[in-house]
Amino acid sequence: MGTVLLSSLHAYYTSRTEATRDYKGIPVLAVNYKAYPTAFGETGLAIALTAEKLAEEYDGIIRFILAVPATEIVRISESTDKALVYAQHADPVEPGAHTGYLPLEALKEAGAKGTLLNHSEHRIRLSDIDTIVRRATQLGLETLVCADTPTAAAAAAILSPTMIAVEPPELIGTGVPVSKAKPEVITSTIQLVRMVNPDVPILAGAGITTGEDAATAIKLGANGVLVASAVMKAKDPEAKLLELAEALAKAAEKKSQQ
Ligand SMILES: O=C[C@H](O)COP(=O)(O)O
Repeated sequence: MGTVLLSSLHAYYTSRTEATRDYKGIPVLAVNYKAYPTAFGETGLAIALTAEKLAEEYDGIIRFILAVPATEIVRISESTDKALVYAQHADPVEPGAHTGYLPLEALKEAGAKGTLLNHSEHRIRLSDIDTIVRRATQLGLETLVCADTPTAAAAAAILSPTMIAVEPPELIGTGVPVSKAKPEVITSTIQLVRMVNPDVPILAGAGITTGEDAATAIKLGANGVLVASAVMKAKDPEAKLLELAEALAKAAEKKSQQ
């Protein structure tokens, strides 16, 4: 790719992402609540309070993101600050006659700081991702776009979201970690995404269960992890969050010394 094209792409990314937070160098621990029974009401809030406590302890070391059900955004965002509350999905519509849809403005008003998009369990069209990412950036909301393959991740990265997550669908919820079972998915994603977007943080997800799984993702070059069942189905979610946070922090520190 020519230098001129690369520098114009870089300027384009900078203009599209300037409204969002700087994630450079700080590993991300993103927890997708999905619609697990623990995601709602008091149990969902208790997990968020634990994450908030850890986010304060690990301020500047780990960034915590909680992608919570739309029904929980108000409750959880009122009780958190350092742990950022995301929606799990947004629709490409403005407030108006759209029954059952989730406009970005409504998510922002409810207290969300960003939204997950295109999760394997809630896929949307590339053109809709483009619209939502652009509008979210204008509204000062972050976007974490999921992709099922390295090439899909690169396609999404061109749209300049705040972050990308790659997750092979066949490993989601299995407890078999992508970082060990399919490390090439992470390394190829990094390679392809970096060809089109030099800065976007890349998370790895699917089956990440232990601190070691998360640390391996960082070793492979990921900027963080996207987890769900390991936390939401844990007997002790606090212990699990702590295990993941400690491992990510150690792995990132080791990496920075190399
Ligand atoms: O959004 C999270 C992913 O789908 C990973 O789910 P999992 O950690 O249960 O495998």
